[in-house]
Amino acid sequence: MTVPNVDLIDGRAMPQLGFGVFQVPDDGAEQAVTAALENGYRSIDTAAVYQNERGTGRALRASGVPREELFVTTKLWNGDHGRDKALRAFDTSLERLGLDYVDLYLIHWPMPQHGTYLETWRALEELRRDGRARSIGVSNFTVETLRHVLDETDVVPVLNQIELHPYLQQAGLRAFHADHGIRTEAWSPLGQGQGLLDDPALAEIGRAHGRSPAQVALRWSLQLGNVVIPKSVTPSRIAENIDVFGFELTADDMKRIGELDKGTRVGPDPATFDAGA
Ligand SMILES: NC(=O)C1=CN([C@@H]2O[C@H](COP(=O)(O)OP(=O)(O)OC[C@H]3O[C@@H](n4cnc5c(N)ncnc54)[C@H](OP(=O)(O)O)[C@@H]3O)[C@@H](O)[C@H]2O)C=CC1
Ligand SMILES: O=C(O)C(=O)[C@@H](O)[C@H](O)C(=O)CO
Repeated sequence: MTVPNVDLIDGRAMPQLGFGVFQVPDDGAEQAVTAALENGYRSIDTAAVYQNERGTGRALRASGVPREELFVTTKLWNGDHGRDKALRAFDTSLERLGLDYVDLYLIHWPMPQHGTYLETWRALEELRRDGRARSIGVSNFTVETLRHVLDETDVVPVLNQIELHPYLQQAGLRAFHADHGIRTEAWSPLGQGQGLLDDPALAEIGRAHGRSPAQVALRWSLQLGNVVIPKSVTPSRIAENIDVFGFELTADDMKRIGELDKGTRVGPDPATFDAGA
């Protein structure tokens, strides 16, 4: 299975579908990432706070996949805002991963209450200049916090990784990203496997295409142009979730899924989230 790349505003590119490892213990991450790589995933999304950068790194290094074919993302946690802490946190992540560089480094949450994310962003600009973070981006930024970065700093984030699935479609933020050349990356694209995958509309559309509700949810997001990073530790689902490039949802399917938006989150609200600072 080969995943197409999408272009990024900094001239680089990344796979449109990757593999997430939130809530996977370190040893489990080694197994899951190994299975993902065997199934054709090349983009892996971890974070310092997931406490599985070591296991992820072990799997990447043991896989035999050439480094230049991999796309590795990790993220700066909330207690590491500010220039010096950010640079140290990055070094620690790189050491845990056992890599010389990451393909993408993200600020995990803006935590606007603390007023430090611009300073942190400028530290990421330094990491990009010295080549150890090939691309830099953000996660859980709102229009307001993104606008601040665009107005006050030099480098446009290549993407904003946000909660996005059929029950939380984020039309306003997606439009803002599109206006500024920022990619939208969808976290919890399966709604964390909770109620969303029991939705009768996703099941019915899936039946028409011979696909599962999870495949329909991923396909919908891909057809909107998003990057998606589904997580699974189940081998059959790891294979199922990457098998989403051989069918196309119709305009009617897309419209029907568009009507499922409830604005409901499975994760925290970025405007108020303050954990770990
Ligand atoms: N930047 C941020 O703040 C955040 C980033 N993320 C990133 O996004 C990734 C994905 O989001 P995540 O929250 O993990 O949730 P997902 O939406 O990817 O859902 C994962 C859940 O769905 C189940 N599942 C996976 N595939 C299928 C399938 N085909 N059929 C039925 N159930 C399935 C999994 O079970 P099982 O594993 O048991 O198979 C798991 O319980 C994370 O792993 C992380 O990398 C996530 C949250 C926040
Ligand atoms: O998974 C992530 O990347 C997150 O930041 C969140 O899950 C967050 O840590 C959270 O949900 C805490 O309750």
